[in-house]
Amino acid sequence: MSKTSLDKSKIKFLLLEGIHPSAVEVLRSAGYSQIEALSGALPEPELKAKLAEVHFLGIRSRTQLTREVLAAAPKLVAVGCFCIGTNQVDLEAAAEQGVAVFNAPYSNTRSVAELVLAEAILLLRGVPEKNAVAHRGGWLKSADKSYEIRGKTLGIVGYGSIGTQLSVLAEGLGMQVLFHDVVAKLPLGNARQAANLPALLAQSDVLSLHVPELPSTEWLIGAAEIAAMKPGAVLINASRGSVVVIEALAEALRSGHLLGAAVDVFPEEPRSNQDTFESPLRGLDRVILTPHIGGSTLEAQANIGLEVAEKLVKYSDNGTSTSAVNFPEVALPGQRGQHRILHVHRNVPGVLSQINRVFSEQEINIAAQYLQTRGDIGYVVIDVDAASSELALEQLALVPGTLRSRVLF
Ligand SMILES: NC(=O)c1ccc[n+]([C@@H]2O[C@H](COP(=O)([O-])OP(=O)(O)OC[C@H]3O[C@@H](n4cnc5c(N)ncnc54)[C@H](O)[C@@H]3O)[C@@H](O)[C@H]2O)c1
Ligand SMILES: O=C(O)[C@H](O)COP(=O)(O)O
Repeated sequence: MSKTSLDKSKIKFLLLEGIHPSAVEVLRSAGYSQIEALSGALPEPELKAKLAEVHFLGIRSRTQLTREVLAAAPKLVAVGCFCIGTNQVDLEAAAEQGVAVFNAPYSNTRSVAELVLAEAILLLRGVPEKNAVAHRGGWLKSADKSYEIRGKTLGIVGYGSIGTQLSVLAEGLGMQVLFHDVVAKLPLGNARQAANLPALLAQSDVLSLHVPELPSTEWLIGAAEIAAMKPGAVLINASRGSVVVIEALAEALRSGHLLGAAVDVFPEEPRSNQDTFESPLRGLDRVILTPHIGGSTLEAQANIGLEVAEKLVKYSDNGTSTSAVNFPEVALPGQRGQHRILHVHRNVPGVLSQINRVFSEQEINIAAQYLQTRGDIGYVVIDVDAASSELALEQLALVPGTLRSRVLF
């Protein structure tokens, strides 16, 4: 057997941020034993130190994988984001390092939609304030500014996986649904796409945000947008903390322009449950504050654990990169007795011909070859006879433009 393929017992997994044990079960049953699972995120120096030896990393939304942090991970093969968002990872830097990044795009969407709908009901009834007053010994029995959700207009910004589920659930409760998205979307049920964001703001009784963190969504909802909302409307943000100017929201709540708000995500979030949460929204009775738990249900977390761990196992075991978010996607069959060379390279003219020249010059027979490119990255997978894999890998590593190569058997 070739000495170049890493034995499973030597492959190290580091799982951070309390990833569900279902992930560990998947990894163990696939034959991996070196799995370190920690309940929180790590401070950057500690993270860098650990990453020196890690092959596969599992994170959630908290861990920031910057270019600098990734540079401290020379052995890293893939990252699993055990969540939807991948904004915490410098995806370009990861790809340039030949590191594939995976996520779980659907498993927690229902959990978010359910939470938002519950919050919409509570906010329109003024429950957060009545609850806070009762906790202080007061009694706010009144129908003033308390409304049914039936017949109200829900405005959804971002009509993707979560926005569409919310749309269907809200219609079930008799809401009218309007949405705004940067792309034309098929409206579900009786939902309608608003002409633009200002039109949505002007008509919504409940405005709920479901956009990803992107340069174009940063501070999407600021003072001007909040001022353009209907007086007495409520705002719900379970997307990302960078989408809403939090001081502007606090001001609109203090002035009474907005009836209430529910916020799950913040520009600055504590690293762990031991750290203090600071926000201008603290102490405002008409706000529901939740600690980024939109996707934190046992059902969602168990499913995410399975889904992402399976993607990491497939990529580790046979090179399949289907559904990677930064990397060419290749669905591969089993190796059928051969050794499999995986070669990640810069997608520039001439690399593939140089790779093939290696095989012809060294007289190595290619049993199968798969190629896919994505942006600046090329991923070629070549099945060869067992006896030739060590030589092939050695030679391929010398091809200019090579980012990473490994062999599987
Ligand atoms: N609070 C939580 O725990 C939690 C849980 C899951 C997801 N999230 C966040 O919710 C986000 C949305 O999740 P999803 O699964 O629905 O994503 P998605 O990618 O399926 O949908 C996002 C939608 O937003 C649209 N969009 C992008 N930019 C926009 C803009 N400027 N204006 C209007 N629409 C725009 C896209 O076209 C897309 O339709 C995630 O990216 C994540 O950040 C938070
Ligand atoms: O992107 C997501 O799926 C959510 O923000 C959930 O993140 P979490 O796994 O850190 O709760």
